[in-house]
Amino acid sequence: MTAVQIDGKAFAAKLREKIGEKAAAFTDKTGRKAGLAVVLVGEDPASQVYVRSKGKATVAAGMESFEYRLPADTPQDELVALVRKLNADDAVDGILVQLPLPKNLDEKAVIAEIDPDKDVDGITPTNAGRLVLGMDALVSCTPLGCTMILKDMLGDLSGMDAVVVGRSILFGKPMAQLLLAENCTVTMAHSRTRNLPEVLRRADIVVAAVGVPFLIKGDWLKSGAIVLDGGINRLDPEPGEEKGRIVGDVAFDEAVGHVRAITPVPGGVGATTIAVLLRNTIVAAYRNAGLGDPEGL
Ligand SMILES: Nc1nc(=O)c2c([nH]1)NC[C@@H]1CN(c3ccc(C(=O)N[C@@H](CCC(=O)O)C(=O)O)cc3)C=[N+]21
Repeated sequence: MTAVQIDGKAFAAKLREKIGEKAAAFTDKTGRKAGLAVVLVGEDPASQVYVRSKGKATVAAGMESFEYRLPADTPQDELVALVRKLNADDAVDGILVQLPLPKNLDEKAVIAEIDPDKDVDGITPTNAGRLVLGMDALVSCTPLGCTMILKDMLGDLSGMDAVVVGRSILFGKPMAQLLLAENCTVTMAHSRTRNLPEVLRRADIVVAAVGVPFLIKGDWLKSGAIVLDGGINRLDPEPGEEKGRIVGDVAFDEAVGHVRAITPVPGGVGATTIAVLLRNTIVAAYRNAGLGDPEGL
């Protein structure tokens, strides 16, 4: 059996169409465009991949994009002052501070400054709490995109065995909560997990984001598993390449032969992240303007 390759780009294109309609309706109702502010400090490689395409997609959806690129040695108080300015700015509906921040900055303290109702990454303590408690939360984009893909493909996820590999605040933790809310039996695996192959072999759903290229081998996955690969790893350049290839956490070529479905990298879950970010921005904009939730997103 050869797996279905889940097309993240096509999924994102469908979502972006709906978002474009909601963004236009928002402008009609309020007389302004929904706005997304992105803050990038320093030069993390995964973040560079992200920023490249994000500004363009925001404008294409009929929203406004505000970009702040700060040097790696930006002092804490300067970054906090910027976040507070964006919190107070009525043209800004969503704020995204790219992670990880350079080591000299206190990441948790910066995150805690973001207005939870503009926190389109769902990383503030308030949104993390809302998610766990089953309240209306803004939720991290890649896990939300993964959940949308799974529900689109499978409908009901009740009772399925899901293994999440990685426990980051942007991916693993919210991913596990979302799967739990969909009634999966969730196992969280991470760098200290003993015998990862054995843990993975029982999984109907595998979701990975650990940042280790090809960590998960094909024969660790049961045939029939659905595999969502959130890894974004840049390999060293091969001779003749200028930049190394971007690859995931799963040994795709091995896995594709016997799982039921798998997302490629690139073109898989990463390709949905930006569309979900725009979705979160529009949701935040509607809620904060007192318009309620936009329907159908
Ligand atoms: N606060 C915060 N939130 C994030 O969501 C966040 C972050 N920080 N820091 C960096 C990582 C990385 N990330 C990506 C999102 C989309 C693509 C993406 O568009 N990928 C496409 C294109 C890849 C390419 O251009 O080769 C794909 O996978 O097909 C990549 C990477 C979000 N991140």
